[in-house]
Amino acid sequence: MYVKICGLRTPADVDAVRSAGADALGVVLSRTSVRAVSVEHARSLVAHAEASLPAAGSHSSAKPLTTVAVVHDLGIDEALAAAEAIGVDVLQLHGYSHTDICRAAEVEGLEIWRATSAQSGPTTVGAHGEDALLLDSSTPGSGTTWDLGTLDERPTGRWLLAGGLSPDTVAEAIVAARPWGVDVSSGVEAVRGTKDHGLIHRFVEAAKTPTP
Ligand SMILES: O=C(O)c1ccccc1NCC(=O)[C@H](O)[C@H](O)COP(=O)(O)O
Repeated sequence: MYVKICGLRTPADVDAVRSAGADALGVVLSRTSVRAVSVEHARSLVAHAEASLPAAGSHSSAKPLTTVAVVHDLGIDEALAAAEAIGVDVLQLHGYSHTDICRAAEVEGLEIWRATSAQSGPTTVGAHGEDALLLDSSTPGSGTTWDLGTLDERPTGRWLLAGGLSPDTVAEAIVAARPWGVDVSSGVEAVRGTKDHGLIHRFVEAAKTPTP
């Protein structure tokens, strides 16, 4: 199971995500988010993620973390410029138009993840040319759960389940939804906006433990 931990703000958060064995980290550029970081700060976190990899030839099993910039209230040009300046692998777009997503998808060397809710849709992977789909609650980053039963059809392919997941609920959610990956923010925070490293470890372990 592919696991993304979103809303990181410190180098120690990056270290916790890596040591827990997650696959991807997210930095939030939204102006209104409690987890918002500047482009410069996001760049330093991504640089830290890259620098903390073991040297080539070492016997460590640490793997590169996929880095994701999350945007929802920047214009598409600003979002693309930020992704390039930070040097992320993925741009995660919340609430962008079909036209904006198609445009972003044409940028070489940058993956696009389209975030949407069951109500907003479309819930098919690649419907707007994106590389992956993130199905979330209608209030991203709020820790709100949503009912899988509201989906007309469960997506197939590269799609991530998000919205109110926690170390205690993620295994059951995986069994119910059978996503390609999971994404969490609030559920690995003891204080809103501040990551709890113990909860990150518990979440990754629960998500990656094989389920029947
Ligand atoms: O995290 C935020 O504050 C945020 C703000 C605006 C747009 C997106 C945001 N987060 C996107 C994510 O990828 C979250 O991890 C995802 O929405 C799940 O959040 P949560 O329900 O808190 O686990």
